[in-house]
Amino acid sequence: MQELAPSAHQAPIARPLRAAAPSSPLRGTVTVPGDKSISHRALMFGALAVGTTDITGLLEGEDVLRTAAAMRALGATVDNLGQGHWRVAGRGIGGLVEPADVLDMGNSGTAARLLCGLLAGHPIFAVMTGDASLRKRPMKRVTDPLSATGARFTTRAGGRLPLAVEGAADPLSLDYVVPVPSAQVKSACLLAGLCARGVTRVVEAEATRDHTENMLRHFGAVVDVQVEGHGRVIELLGQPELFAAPVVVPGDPSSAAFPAIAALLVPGSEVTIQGVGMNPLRAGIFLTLQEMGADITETNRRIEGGEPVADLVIRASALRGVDVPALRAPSMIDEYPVLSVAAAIASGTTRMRGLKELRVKESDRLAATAAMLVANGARVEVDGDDLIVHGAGGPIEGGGLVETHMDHRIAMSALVMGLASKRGVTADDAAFIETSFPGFASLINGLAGAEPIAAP
Ligand SMILES: O=C(O)C1=C[C@@H](OP(=O)(O)O)[C@@H](O)[C@H](O)C1
Ligand SMILES: C=C(OP(=O)(O)O)C(=O)O
Repeated sequence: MQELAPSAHQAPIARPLRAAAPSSPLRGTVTVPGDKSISHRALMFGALAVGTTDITGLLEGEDVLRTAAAMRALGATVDNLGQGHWRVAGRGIGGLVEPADVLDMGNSGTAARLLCGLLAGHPIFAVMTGDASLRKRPMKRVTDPLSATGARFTTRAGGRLPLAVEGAADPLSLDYVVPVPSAQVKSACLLAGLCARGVTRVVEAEATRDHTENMLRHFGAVVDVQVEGHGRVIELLGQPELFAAPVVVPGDPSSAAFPAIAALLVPGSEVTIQGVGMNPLRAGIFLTLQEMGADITETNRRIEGGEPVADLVIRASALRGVDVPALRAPSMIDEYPVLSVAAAIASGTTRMRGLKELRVKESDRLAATAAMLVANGARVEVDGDDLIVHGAGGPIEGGGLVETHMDHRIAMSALVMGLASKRGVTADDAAFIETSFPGFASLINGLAGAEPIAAP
């Protein structure tokens, strides 16, 4: 497995990248790396199952490699058999062992929060940390509900990492109404529920990505999901036997959004992205782009590994501003930075509503996105939790230096914007792109048949 440096000791050397303009048209057929959410979960469920789980298409980005390392530290055998092909020999529910050292979750909120759920249900002591970005992010949203299992969490002030957990020997099941739309919080409660006796009930007012529920079923757990209004009531029967099951990871729709929007914005482009996950609780970005007038055709829709998948054909399009309702936010929560780039080049105004959760991502993405656009000549307002972008109706000026704040999605958004600007855009640090989309720059450069993205 790739050697991961401890986050706290990562060399503070920024790796700036610049996207030069104008880019030649993007043309060709590509695949994007595996879905990050599904990849984390596949490794965790593999570690909890009895038997050997084969995973294909796993995202080999730093975030997921942190989860792989944590599963090893907790006693699972995790082997990399080839590109994207991993094998996990699990320990069974309740079988994780006490880690000998601190668990370092790097830049990954998903890894840290889901792991809190796993640890809560095991009678072991563990300490968890992360990089400077993750150590700023709120953990109380999981430690509060998980404490009701009997697990004891101690965190740094403000509920931040590092944290220590003493898991419960006989965890109680939870009945919890998730107060924020968060698949991470929901999943942490369900993972703890695997170790508890009786039924764990989790209620969400707004439906969020359901990969945990789908994978629980895939591994043999009994899960009941009822639709209630815009939300869901999920009930999991505790202490099931999870049986190893092969996982085929689809292409990540959140990653696909970057080459897709680049193709829409660079004149003359036509790109096919094969095998993109189209789970309806993830696909809000494509619906929104189509509402903006994007020429995106879905072909070859199929089910792969229990998830809907399609090939997307994307042609450069003149986009117009739209109103994106708050209710759609959970289905495209990670795509707002790059959607705002499309909005800045569209004609008319785009209002993106209800983006409070963007403030607690790898960076404050509401502030970082607005600053990215302003630095490159776009007109933007933040009104409460809404982001309003007044489109230029053509390429924006560019020429700016974007502060990426250890946030991969800000870095990739800045580079996409550069391709479609008049003067190009520089991202101050592109190193964090490795967390979710290894090979991003070479994929875009391959489509361009040139090197618009390069070190400045
Ligand atoms: O469960 C997951 O895999 C994720 C849930 C979302 O976070 P929240 O649960 O904080 O909304 C999302 O932003 C993140 O990239 C991945
Ligand atoms: C928010 C993200 O991830 P995480 O919460 O896992 O750090 C993301 O990938 O955009």
